[in-house]
Amino acid sequence: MSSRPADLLIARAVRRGGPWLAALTATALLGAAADLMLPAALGRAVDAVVRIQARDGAGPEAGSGLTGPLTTAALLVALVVACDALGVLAAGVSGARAAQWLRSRVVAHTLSVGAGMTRHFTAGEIVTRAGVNVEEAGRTPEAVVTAATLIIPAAGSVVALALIDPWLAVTLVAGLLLIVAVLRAFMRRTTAASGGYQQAQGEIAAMLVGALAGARTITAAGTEDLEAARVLAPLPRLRAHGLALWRLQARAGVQAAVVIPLLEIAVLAVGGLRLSAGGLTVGELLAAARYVVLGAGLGSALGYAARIARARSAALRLEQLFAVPPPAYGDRPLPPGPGTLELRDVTVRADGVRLLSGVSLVVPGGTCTAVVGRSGSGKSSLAAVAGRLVDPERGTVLLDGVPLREIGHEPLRRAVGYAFERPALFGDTLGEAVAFGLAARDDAGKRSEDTVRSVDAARSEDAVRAAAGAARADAFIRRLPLGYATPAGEAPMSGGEIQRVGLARAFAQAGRLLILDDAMSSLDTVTERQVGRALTGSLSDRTRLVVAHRVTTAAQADQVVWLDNGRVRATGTHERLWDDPGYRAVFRAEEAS
Ligand SMILES: Nc1ncnc2c1ncn2[C@@H]1O[C@H](COP(=O)(O)OP(=O)(O)OP(=O)(O)O)[C@@H](O)[C@H]1O
Repeated sequence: MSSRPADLLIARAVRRGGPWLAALTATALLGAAADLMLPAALGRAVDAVVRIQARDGAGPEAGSGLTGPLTTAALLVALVVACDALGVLAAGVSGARAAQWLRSRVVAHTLSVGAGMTRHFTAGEIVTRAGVNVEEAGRTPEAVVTAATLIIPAAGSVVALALIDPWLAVTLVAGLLLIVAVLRAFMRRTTAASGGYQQAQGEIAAMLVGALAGARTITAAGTEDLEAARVLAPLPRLRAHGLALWRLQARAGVQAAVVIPLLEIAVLAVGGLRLSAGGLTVGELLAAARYVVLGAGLGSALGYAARIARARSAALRLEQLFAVPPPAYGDRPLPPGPGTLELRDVTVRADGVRLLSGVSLVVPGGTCTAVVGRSGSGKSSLAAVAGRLVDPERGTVLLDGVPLREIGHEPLRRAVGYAFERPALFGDTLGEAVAFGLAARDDAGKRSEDTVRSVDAARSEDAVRAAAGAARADAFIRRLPLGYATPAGEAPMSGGEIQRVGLARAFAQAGRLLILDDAMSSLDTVTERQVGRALTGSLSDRTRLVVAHRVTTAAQADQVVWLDNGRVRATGTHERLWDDPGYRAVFRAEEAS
């Protein structure tokens, strides 16, 4: 990936500093200008002293002749100090604003891409980029502004020396060219080494997140040490990149430490020669000595160059996240309809693997279709493409005749409700977890006048409880001391109870299409039968697509789609398909597993 998008991202982040960036730039410029004027003021004060000594000795008028130059110098010192203090504040605030902007963009983008993002990056990688790398990229404003303003004293010193004596300026320019060459090489190498360091950091975080997800398995297997070694496997690479960074810094530091005093000595030597030849005054030599120190201060840009280099490689890693496009939604509303789902010659591919091949089927509005097939046959892939959690590579999915790609984000997400095998519960309380996703919605997702589910009603406690009742979650939630107000993270729930809350959320949410992807696998058979009755009873006004492993679920459905190796092997009622030994074998395999 070229570093240009990363540089553009940094430029946009830096601009987020707004007035604080302006304040940072103003204080840096003003401070640099005051720094630049200070040697001349001090030089004038020294020349005034020399003049007075030569003419009058230390008489009473000596003080009055010195007042002007000394006052100027004192004011300039005060200005430098004030600029430094305000500069620190402005740098902090503009950096924080840049980081805040970058972080909001990363988080919003990651969530808008959704599950697609985790196909490209692990959770640990994303978290490292949204945390550490955002901070690194956010430190750019101060580094860029301060490094840029170091050019002012350098250029100003050249001009000032040229005014004092052109030979002094020529000597300084030669030294500065050397310093710039050192800085450029340092910046290039540091950017590369920082990228490697950040990559290794991300890998460690990614593996730690993975290990935490399987913490119970690790404890049960007693492989904690082994796992720690696996998580820390990139450590030698991290160390190598870290050492490379320090070596680069040390080498550039040594180069600067040699070049800068040599440059100062060279300018002073030339100045001394010019003084003895009568081409300079003592005050001018003093001013020249100060100017060369100021000009050579460009060497201190090293620290800022390192920061900019780290920020560039961090921004490059953020750009890689932004390069994953979010799904594009259309702007068509959904016309009223019964919720008929149709797949036309749908092929789904992920990471080069074909998950579904030429699948065509129709689920008539208000009916229930069970999707069965052996493990790995493509059931979850079919469930995902049916509600546009993924897009097909080929073919079209339509809801009430409208291709899913053309439907707007809001109407689509209002129309389709999903429940999964391992639901994630969002919201502060169990009540909110069931109502999750309803708050921002209006009632445009209705299917017809007589089945209007106004969101006000859906949002109401009654609707949440009705959904929880259908999912057989209401009773166990109400038994908890705080009932629906129980904090979701603290509720002691079994796998089956969590699934029931997930089902309740889907029931409350689905406007016209309800997709259950293995969402009842942890329910006992009695509870599953009860939820099954709700699916064919109170929820029968919605179209239902149910990934099923149990015979009872398939038997309750209006039709069954039998998948085999990503293709539809047969469609029909459970009774008709049951005659096929291959179909019966699907359930035997499930029971055996
Ligand atoms: N992102 C992916 N990249 C590559 N292969 C994938 C991806 N997602 C799924 N697969 C593979 O595609 C096949 C179908 O997966 P899918 O999850 O749809 O099957 P399934 O019928 O739901 O299985 P199960 O009943 O075990 O949940 C599997 O072989 C799976 O390994």
